[in-house]
Amino acid sequence: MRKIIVGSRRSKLALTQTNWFINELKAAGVPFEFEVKEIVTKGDQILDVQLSKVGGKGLFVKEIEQALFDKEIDFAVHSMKDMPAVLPEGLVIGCIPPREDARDAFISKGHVKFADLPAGAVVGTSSLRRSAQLLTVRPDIEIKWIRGNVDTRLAKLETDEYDAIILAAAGLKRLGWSDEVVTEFLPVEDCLPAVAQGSLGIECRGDDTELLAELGKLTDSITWQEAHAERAFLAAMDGGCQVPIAGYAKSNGEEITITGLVAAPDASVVYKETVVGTDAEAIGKELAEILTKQGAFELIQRVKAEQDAK
Ligand SMILES: NCc1[nH]cc(CCC(=O)O)c1CC(=O)O
Repeated sequence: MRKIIVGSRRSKLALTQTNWFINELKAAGVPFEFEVKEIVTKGDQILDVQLSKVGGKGLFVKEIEQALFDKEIDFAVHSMKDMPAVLPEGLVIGCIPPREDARDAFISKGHVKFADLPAGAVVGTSSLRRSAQLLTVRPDIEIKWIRGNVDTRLAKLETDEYDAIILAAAGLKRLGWSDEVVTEFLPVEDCLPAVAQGSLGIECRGDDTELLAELGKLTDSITWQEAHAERAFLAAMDGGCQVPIAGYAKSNGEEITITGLVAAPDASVVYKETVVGTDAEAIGKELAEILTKQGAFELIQRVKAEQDAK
């Protein structure tokens, strides 16, 4: 029986997701054995700097992709929102399992709702996308950068530094945190999720047909459509994590509705549009074209240039 080596980042979330997926494969009766190999990525080593300042696409995936090319590993389970919009030649997404909750979770001291936060309340996030959208609704709050994995951030909320934090619901749920830690799940209308948030992407070599045949069986077609629409949008906008950009698609199996958002970091400008269609790639691109015409692409280039100059 072929032994499949599965590459994973070392974080608790990465290992949990990796083991979850391996168990799904086992439950589906695939004819392989599995071994997990931990890989340390650049993103894991940079803990004290704001990610948007580090820049560079795929901070969490580069070393893993090299290990795939070198055949040290056979596949890797990524949070799809951490994956660059375009994969290197030779690697493919061999499976997209069913999506977890795509929303952002708001967690505050004493479970004070977001709308009820007092002026000047400090909200911890390291995401420009989240901060720009929160500031749109509540320009009177203060955003303070926070880094570290889910457990670290929840621990930081206990200190005096923060009144609330925002985390992806998917990460919390996969790690087994009960909904009780969450004060409220922010509706996608108020805080549009990151492209592919809540989705996993299984990356492998494009020529590993034996593995691809098995992985493909676990793909969820609805999630596949949503992820492809969102990623087509991101690719066309030339986004990345230096700029507030969000994209969220919902498919009913036939029709896909996608909403995209591009904003200035201080939320002084916000572009947001919705497109409906049946072809995932096409509507992602169409959405990008509409926002580009309004000035969103220019805004992205300007914000990136400003970030790079810092
Ligand atoms: N940015 C890091 C990251 N990458 C994926 C998740 C959570 C799981 C997911 O969105 O699929 C997180 C944590 C977070 O944003 O709170």
